[in-house]
Amino acid sequence: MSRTALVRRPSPRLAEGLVTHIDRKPVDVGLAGRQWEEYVAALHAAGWDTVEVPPAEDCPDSVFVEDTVLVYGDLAVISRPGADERKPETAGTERTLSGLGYRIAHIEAPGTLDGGDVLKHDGTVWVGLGGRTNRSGVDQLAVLLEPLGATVIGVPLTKVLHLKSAVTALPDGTVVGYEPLVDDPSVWPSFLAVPEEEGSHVVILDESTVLMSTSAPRTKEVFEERGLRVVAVDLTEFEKLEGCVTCLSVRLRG
Ligand SMILES: CN(C)C(=N)NCCC[C@H](N)C(=O)O
Repeated sequence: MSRTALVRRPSPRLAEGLVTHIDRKPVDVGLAGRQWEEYVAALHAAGWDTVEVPPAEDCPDSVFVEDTVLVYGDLAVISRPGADERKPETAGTERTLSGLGYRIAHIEAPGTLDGGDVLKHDGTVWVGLGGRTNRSGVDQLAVLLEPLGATVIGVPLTKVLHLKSAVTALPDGTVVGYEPLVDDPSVWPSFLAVPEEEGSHVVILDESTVLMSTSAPRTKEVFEERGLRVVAVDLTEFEKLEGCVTCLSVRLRG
C-alpha cells in the first residue's frame, strides 16, 4: 500500500495564528520551522512520502493543512473553514489533490467544516459540532460520504478547538482523550482516558506505530505498555497555537 501525506510549510506569519481556548504565547518561528522539518522527517522515516501543498505565506495558520480537506477514498471534500481568516487556505489544497487525481467536492455556505473536526475509523466518521463546524457542514458531509459507505455522526464539542484536539484513534480503533476536555466519552464504543492533554493526539503511522508529541511522556508509556511503537516529536511552537500532531498533515492511503 502506498502511503502519502500532504504537508504545508509554515508561513513566515505563523506567530499571528489564531488562538481561541488558550492564552497567546510568543511563537519562535525559526524553531517552528525546525520542528516542522523534524515532523516531515519522522513521516519519511516511517515510510511515508510527502507532497507539499504550495505555501500560503499570507495565511498564518496554513501549516495546519488538515483543516482544509477531508479525504475519504478517492474523494477530497474541500472544507469551508469556520474562521474567515482561514478560508483562503483551501484553494492550494484543492489544486494539489486535483492534480493527484482525487475527485473534488466542496462544503458550501452556510455550512462550515474544518478537517480537524473529523475523526475517521473503519467506516465511521465522527464530526465535532463546535466553534468551527456547524450542523449544515456535518449534513453536507453525510450526503457526500454516506453513498461511499460511511456513517457520519455529529458529536458535541464545547471544550476545545477541534474534535481532534480532544480525541484521536489508536490503530485498533480505541479512541483516546484527556477526559476533562472530552464532552461525552460515551460516544465511542471503546474509550481510553490518557493522563495528559497532548497525549490525546496521535497520527497512525502503521498498524503498530503512532506519532505523537514529546509533551506527553506519561501517555507515551501507556501506549508502549499496550504494545505500540511510539515516535515522538517536539511540537511546542504549534501547540502554542492550539495545533497538534494531526493538524500538520493529511494522510492519503491506498
Ligand atoms: C486538530 N487541530 C487542533 C487542528 N486540526 N487544527 C489546529 C488549528 C489551529 C489554528 N491556530 C486555528 O485556530 O485554526
